[in-house]
Amino acid sequence: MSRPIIKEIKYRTVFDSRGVETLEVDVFVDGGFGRAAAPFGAPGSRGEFEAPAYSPEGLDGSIKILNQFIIPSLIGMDASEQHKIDELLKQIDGTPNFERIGGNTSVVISTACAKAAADALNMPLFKLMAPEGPWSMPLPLGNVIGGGAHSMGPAPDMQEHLVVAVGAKTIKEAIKLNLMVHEEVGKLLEKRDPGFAGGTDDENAWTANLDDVQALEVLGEACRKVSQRTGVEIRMGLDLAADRLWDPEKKVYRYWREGCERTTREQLDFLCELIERFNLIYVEDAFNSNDYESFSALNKRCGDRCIICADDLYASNPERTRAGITARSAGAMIVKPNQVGTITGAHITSQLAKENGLKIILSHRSGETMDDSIAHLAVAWKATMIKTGVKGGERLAKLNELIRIEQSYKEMVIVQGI
Ligand SMILES: O=C(O)[C@@H](CO)OP(=O)(O)O
Ligand SMILES: [Mg+2]
Repeated sequence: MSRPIIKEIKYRTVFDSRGVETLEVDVFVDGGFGRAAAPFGAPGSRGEFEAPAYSPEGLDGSIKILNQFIIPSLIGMDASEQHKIDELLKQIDGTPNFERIGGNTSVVISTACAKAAADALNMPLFKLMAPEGPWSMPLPLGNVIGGGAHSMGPAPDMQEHLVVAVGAKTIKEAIKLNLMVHEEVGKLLEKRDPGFAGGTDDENAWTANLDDVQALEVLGEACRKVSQRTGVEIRMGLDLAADRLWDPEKKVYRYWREGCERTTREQLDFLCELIERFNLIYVEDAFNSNDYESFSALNKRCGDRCIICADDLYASNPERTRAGITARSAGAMIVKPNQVGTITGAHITSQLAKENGLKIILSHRSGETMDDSIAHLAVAWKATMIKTGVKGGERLAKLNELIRIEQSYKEMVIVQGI
């Protein structure tokens, strides 16, 4: 088989699910083609330590660098040599965290090259990423009730109230159960609040005039109903995206909707109470992204029964992850390729995490495209879960791709569970 040599690279800007302009790249190789588009975190939710999305001059500045330096250097390279491509992107950038070209710019190139190579070699992307296997199917962690920076108006303070069908045996069943819970929550909200008009947030989670405890009560009722009907256990989780709640001057977490403030100590106690009361299986970004110590304290108190997860704290960055491993700050981490800028970068971080006993969770961004590559990365890197919403075309694009993988590789890719 001939090598997938890069012949041509085309790019354009398209619009993501939030209607924000984003970069899409097409890579043409001998005998193959790959297309990737960049997702985007919400202002106020994007991590302080992740790679900036674009150059300091914005998307236009990134496009200039793409034309002048990146595309000419990539023509003639072998698209299957991921390390070389990603190393070249790092060299062209020349900063520690893609501050010159932007993480979104580099990640679309990195991903489109990988997809083009897989296409030319006639194999699915997950197989190119991990040729020998074993592979595994992640359980989908789905956002059902939203708040924080992803929603408007009076909504819960925490960003995401999540579910995962821990008892599901197949990916299709797991996806279906999350959809059933989503539907059930809509019905419950309609009954409970005459003012509820079916509003949803950036990730198609419901938003409603609730505080976080009320949101968990509604979600818990929906999970119970669906579990009773199907006999499958479904558990709840949270992503607080606590940077947005944190007031660095006053050193408190501000809950606007609930109308209260919590000191770091109170935040810790509050979360431990929620974990007990609602039997939560998952809590992400419970504290601000400079506070390794409080993550560690929560992990020490509740890590045996609840997955304490770092997203903005580690920002998919190997150095920050290493520091967190030393401090035992989390039992799991979120991996978002555009936070670190390349597939190789995301892989290095994932391996580091797994070698040190951390679970990894491949994740979408709140602003998404139809790109389904994170589904393949989750399978290749044996992620415990994939966090990619419940509903909406751009969310289901990843989940439906997992259904296709499950169908084609039944014996080889199985749900491992949590
Ligand atoms: O905080 C998160 O985990 C993500 C995805 O849900 O949000 P954003 O992409 O807005 O940073
Ligand atoms: Mg998060």
